[in-house]
Amino acid sequence: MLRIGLTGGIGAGKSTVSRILADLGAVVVDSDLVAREVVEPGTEGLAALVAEFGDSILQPDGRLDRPALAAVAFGDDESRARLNAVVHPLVGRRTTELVESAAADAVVVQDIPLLVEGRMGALFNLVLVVYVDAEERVRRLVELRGMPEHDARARLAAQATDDQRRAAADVWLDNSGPQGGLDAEVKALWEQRLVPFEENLRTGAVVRLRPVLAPADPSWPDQARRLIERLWLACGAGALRIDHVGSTSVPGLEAKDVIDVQITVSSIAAADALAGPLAAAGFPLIESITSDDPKPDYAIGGESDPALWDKRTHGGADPGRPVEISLRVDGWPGQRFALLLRDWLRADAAARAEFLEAKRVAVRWAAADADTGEATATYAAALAPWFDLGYQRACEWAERTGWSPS
Ligand SMILES: CC(C)(COP(=O)(O)OP(=O)(O)OC[C@H]1O[C@@H](n2cnc3c(N)ncnc32)[C@H](O)[C@@H]1O)[C@@H](O)C(=O)NCCC(=O)NCCS
Ligand SMILES: Nc1ncnc2c1ncn2[C@@H]1O[C@H](COP(=O)(O)OP(=O)(O)OP(=O)(O)O)[C@@H](O)[C@H]1O
Repeated sequence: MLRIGLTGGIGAGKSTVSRILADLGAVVVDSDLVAREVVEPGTEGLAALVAEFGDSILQPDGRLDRPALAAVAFGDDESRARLNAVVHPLVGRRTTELVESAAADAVVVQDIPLLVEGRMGALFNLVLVVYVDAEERVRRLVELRGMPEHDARARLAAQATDDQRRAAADVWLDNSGPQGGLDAEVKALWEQRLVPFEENLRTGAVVRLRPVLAPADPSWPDQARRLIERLWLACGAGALRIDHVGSTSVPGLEAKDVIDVQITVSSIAAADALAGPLAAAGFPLIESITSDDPKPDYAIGGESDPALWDKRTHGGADPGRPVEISLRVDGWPGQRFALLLRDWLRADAAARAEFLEAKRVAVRWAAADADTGEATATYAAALAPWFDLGYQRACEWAERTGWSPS
């Protein structure tokens, strides 16, 4: 099951997007609908609301008077916090039931207005944010939905900012254009990313890219941050630290569009214990290097004891975000080198330029290979001499500057 979080400010077009996705075959769980269901007459939820806010939030027929409760809830932060404390746990419980009842191969889209406010992004394989400028949202709510302007503005003020939503977005859907303007984009997202992502997740397949350099993308660190939040959730106390490493962690450096992350663990056994949880989160094991196995030359680097280079490598199931996740043991040379190389390259412009040149040559070598796996091996082998030398130079730099992993 692939779990997608869909969010956006009030009136941005979440229902519009979730309708398109439902038509394409997604199972949609709408938090606003669930929030209504859990306060139907006769529910524990409605009784709890009355206990909290009194009878004045009921209509004469005993149903919830929504405008009356809205006036209280959007009037001040404290009342809204009390409302949320009653309703959100009930919404969470019912949502879990609905999600668990979906088929194993479903793409489940959870429409959650308060996903960012509730810091829920890492619970999902992917977060989609629908965006429309706040003033345009107010206009749509007032003109198309007949919502009083003061109510629309009060709700806007009770929600996250666009910048906070942008930081949480894996996919940003701009709904500023005309009605129907997102249909083609959402359909392409479904066909090219969500459907293959679900299949990869279910079958344990990973996404591989041929070695090609992409211009530096300033959003790489943000993408890495979201990936790392998901990895923390999967690893829990099994990880000691999780860091963005590799070329995409060095600002301004052209790189393969693959986010490298290092998970530091206490032992190789601890790395192996994480194989299951990582695979379930969409990051299956792709390679184990252990001291008993013959090692490819490029894994040995400048270190004399090959056992110290043991690692586990995991890939990612998301066709829209290739990743490489290395699990290494705390304090072993390979673990330290990943952090050291990043910090040295960040600090030394000449080393960065040399490294880029070595990568360009490696890409040219790899271009002759037809198969992606073969091309990746050629690329790594072509870069190995640079890494051997780089290891020594980075160690000298570490000694000179008193570097230690921050
Ligand atoms: C206050 C209530 C009774 C008002 O009902 P009303 O029918 O007018 O609005 P509805 O529930 O359809 O919500 C419409 C939109 O208001 C915004 N909104 C609703 N509740 C909240 C909240 N607690 N904080 C911020 N925005 C909210 C969301 O953008 C939502 O999509 C109702 O919104 C409610 O019970 N809210 C608490 C539950 C909740 O947080 N729901 C949001 C997702 S779980
Ligand atoms: N591209 C668009 N152009 C103009 N109006 C639109 C567009 N997309 C959606 N709308 C209209 O804007 C309003 C809000 O859209 P929608 O109901 O999809 O938003 P929402 O994010 O689900 O809202 P809520 O936060 O209340 O759940 C609706 O009246 C909808 O018909």
